[in-house]
Amino acid sequence: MKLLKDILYGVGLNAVSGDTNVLINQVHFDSRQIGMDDVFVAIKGLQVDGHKFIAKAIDAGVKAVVCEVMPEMVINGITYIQVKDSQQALAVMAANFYDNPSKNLKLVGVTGTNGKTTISTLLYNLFKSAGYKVGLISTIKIMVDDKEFATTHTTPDSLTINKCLDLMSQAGVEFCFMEVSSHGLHQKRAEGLHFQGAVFTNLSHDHLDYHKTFAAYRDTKKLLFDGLTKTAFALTNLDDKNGAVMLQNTKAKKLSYSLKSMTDYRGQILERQLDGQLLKVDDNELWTKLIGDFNAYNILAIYAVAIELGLERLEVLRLISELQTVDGRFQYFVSKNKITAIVDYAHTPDALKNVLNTINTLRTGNEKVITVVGCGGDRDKSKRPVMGHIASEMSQQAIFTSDNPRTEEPATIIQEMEAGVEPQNTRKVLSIENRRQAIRTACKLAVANDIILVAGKGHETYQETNGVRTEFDDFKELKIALKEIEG
Ligand SMILES: CC(=O)N[C@H]1[C@@H](OP(=O)(O)OP(=O)(O)OC[C@H]2O[C@@H](n3ccc(=O)[nH]c3=O)[C@H](O)[C@@H]2O)O[C@H](CO)[C@@H](O)[C@@H]1O[C@H](C)C(=O)N[C@@H](C)C(=O)N[C@H](CCC(=O)O)C(=O)O
Ligand SMILES: Nc1ncnc2c1ncn2[C@@H]1O[C@H](COP(=O)(O)OP(=O)(O)OP(=O)(O)O)[C@@H](O)[C@H]1O
Ligand SMILES: N[C@H](CCC[C@H](N)C(=O)O)C(=O)O
Ligand SMILES: [Mg+2]
Repeated sequence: MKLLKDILYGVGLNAVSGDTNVLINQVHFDSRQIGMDDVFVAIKGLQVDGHKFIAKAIDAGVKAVVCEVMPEMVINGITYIQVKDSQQALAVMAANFYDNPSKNLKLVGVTGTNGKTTISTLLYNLFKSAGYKVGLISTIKIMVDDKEFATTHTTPDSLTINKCLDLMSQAGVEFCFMEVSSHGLHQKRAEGLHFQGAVFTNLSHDHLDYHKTFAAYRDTKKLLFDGLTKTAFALTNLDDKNGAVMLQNTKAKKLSYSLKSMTDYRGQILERQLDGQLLKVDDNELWTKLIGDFNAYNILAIYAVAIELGLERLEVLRLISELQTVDGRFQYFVSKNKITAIVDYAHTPDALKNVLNTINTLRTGNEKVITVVGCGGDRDKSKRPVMGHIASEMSQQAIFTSDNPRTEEPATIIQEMEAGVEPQNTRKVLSIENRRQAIRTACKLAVANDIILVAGKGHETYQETNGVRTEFDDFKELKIALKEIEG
């Protein structure tokens, strides 16, 4: 239990009706989870207005309500707090409620269109193997040192973030690596957190359904850097054309990494193979199992963060060379029939292009690249023709299929992907709605030395249709289908 006035510390209050000197059990923003003596924060959402549920929350026993619009009738004994921005208020209240846990550990946020999970997860693994207690908040999972928790978002709501940071703090965690998505920043899920550092990976086409313009998307990412204090570090990828923009208004120590120009952290690719690549980082050579130019960037970012957080250079290089790939990120195996099967979470045009580029640079002869790919439903529609174009242009065979249709018609999504295929590439495209059938067809079409890329779902273990998630795992499907062919 905590006093409401302490929970509200630092929240800009427009108006107060009632007593703030009351004990509160828990902070909530969802009337379906509310209990006795809680405070309910009403948020205007995209689907519904949380203010509609104030009466329901009061019926359920809340002591206080935080809202942007005061109800016409106030009830005696209930405290009403009017704020300008409920999402922001929620984030500050969440941090206060859990005693600002982000101050008890070194928190590093990673933002950008692609690479957040890879960098955060690898940093978690690296610091674990260096012997530290570490936390992770990522698309795949939340880790409180060795304890794993399931997650629903890349960047969870501010209450969940602070609750997890509190658990980490209690467990003696020293470092936490966290993905900070553009939705998370826009919805102020990470507001009020004390970041020791922030990393920008890259910016390319995604989520324009939500942010509307590319400039708005970029400026949202930049908020992470704008909010840093001068004791933090701000690390950016200078080879991305928006990299320098991120550092424009930050008070933090400005740092950059690049494969192309002289920067604080500079790398070079010396050798590329299917099972790894040789990099030059500073003046040292470094072998990594992670392949692709995009992973060379990820490795440089990891190296820079580890050094900025106080680890010793040579030790960092040694630990990086031992890092394994992240689930669903260029995860591959070679079948008995010598077919290489790759699963990758590429679900943006840029990621798909990068992965196919990497595969194409590794081709040694006439082997076919067969790409199985779909686009998510209820997500940015404008990326569909672009991804259709890339898959058909950069592979010898493309199979368009479903990837979490959600509430949309799978056939319509596929048609939108087909619209991006150039006339000369149409003969290379097959459309098979059922993802299992699509993967099986790819396996049947493959012969020795061919490469199958199944893109878009990576680590996901489900296919979501109309709110129902059915078990589905690209990697397992490939294993089964290729085994069947082996006979
Ligand atoms: C588009 C988006 O981000 N939506 C998020 C948003 O939902 P919303 O605005 O639709 O909320 P709403 O349903 O209108 O409800 C408004 C308010 O009323 C409350 N409510 C609602 C119903 C009720 O009975 N009682 C009640 O109190 C809700 O709890 C909420 O506070 O606020 C919700 C609560 O925090 C989020 O769960 C929800 O994430 C949805 C599920 C989602 O799919 N988000 C994705 C797009 C997302 O955030 N993705 C990024 C990663 C993107 C990337 O790859 O870069 C992420 O960080 O995960
Ligand atoms: N630094 C990078 N630059 C470009 N593409 C990358 C980079 N790192 C990974 N990728 C590609 O993007 C895909 C997604 O990578 P990852 O999961 O690390 O990104 P993310 O930013 O966490 O994505 P999400 O927005 O879904 O959380 C990978 O499977 C790979 O194809
Ligand atoms: N974080 C991304 C993941 C997309 C993964 C893809 N498999 C899909 O379902 O569209 C999103 O929620 O937009
Ligand atoms: Mg992620």
